[in-house]
Amino acid sequence: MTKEQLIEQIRLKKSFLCIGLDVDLDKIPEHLKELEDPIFEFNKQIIDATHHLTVAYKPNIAFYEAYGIKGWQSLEKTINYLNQNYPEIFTIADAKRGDIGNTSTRYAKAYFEDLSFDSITVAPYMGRDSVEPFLAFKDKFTILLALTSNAGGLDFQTLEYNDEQLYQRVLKTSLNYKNSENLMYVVGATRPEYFQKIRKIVPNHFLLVPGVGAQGGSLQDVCKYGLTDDIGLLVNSSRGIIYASNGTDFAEKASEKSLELQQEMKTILDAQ
Ligand SMILES: O=C(O)c1cc(=O)[nH]c(=O)n1[C@@H]1O[C@H](COP(=O)(O)O)[C@@H](O)[C@H]1O
Repeated sequence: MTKEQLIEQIRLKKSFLCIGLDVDLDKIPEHLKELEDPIFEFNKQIIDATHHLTVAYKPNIAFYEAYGIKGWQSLEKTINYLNQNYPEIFTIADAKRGDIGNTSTRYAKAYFEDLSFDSITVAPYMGRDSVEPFLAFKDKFTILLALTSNAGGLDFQTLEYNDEQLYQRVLKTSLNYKNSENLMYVVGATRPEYFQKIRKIVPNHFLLVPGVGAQGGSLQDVCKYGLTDDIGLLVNSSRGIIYASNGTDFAEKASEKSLELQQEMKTILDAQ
């Protein structure tokens, strides 16, 4: 998918919502557990009930890897279901990969070619040659961790060196990577006070913003400085949407939670 196609979807749906498919068998409704592939069934029903309100889905790979081969099959069925039925939706493999060059190339092939995701999250710690193999793929996006939402994000990411914090260095340095137009960045919704500084360095790149809902981040605060003329934001909520109910009405309740966020987004976009 191209950036222009993503922006078109956002304008059409008046939504920059990303729904996180972080599926935990201990949290899904009992009636699904008797089925052959409860994770896929759960995802399928969530997707069918919410696809008109969201522009992206983000399966977090850890939640699939945790169930071995079965989990991997559920992931494959989920991405195939999305690509076949809702090709306009932007898909994110939240895998937080990154390794020496030839290994990164294999990760990129796994997620961009074999599984056909539109994007993947990548850790920047190993530098240029660990990121550029992902950037080499046309119309695919590499979402680099910049300033994460978790408490430990501040252990390293805000360390200062030569009047610059590490996350700022990550943003600036990565802009010099080959095919840097294929970059997006992760910035936590729990860090609204940093968005103005971040936008000074990356005024146009998309930011993937997790941390609203269960982690307490505010959509209004994120949009104040994060929103650009081309929107530039994908705001993720996982648990806050997919576990709104663990009864037979789980998909309906997920849709209600998504609608609440979409309506808030619509108001923000209409006022732009
Ligand atoms: O890369 C991510 O998506 C990510 C980065 C970050 O800084 N914080 C963060 O929470 N995430 C992911 O975003 C999702 C947040 O889930 P909820 O807190 O349930 O909405 C999880 O899949 C996290 O792994």
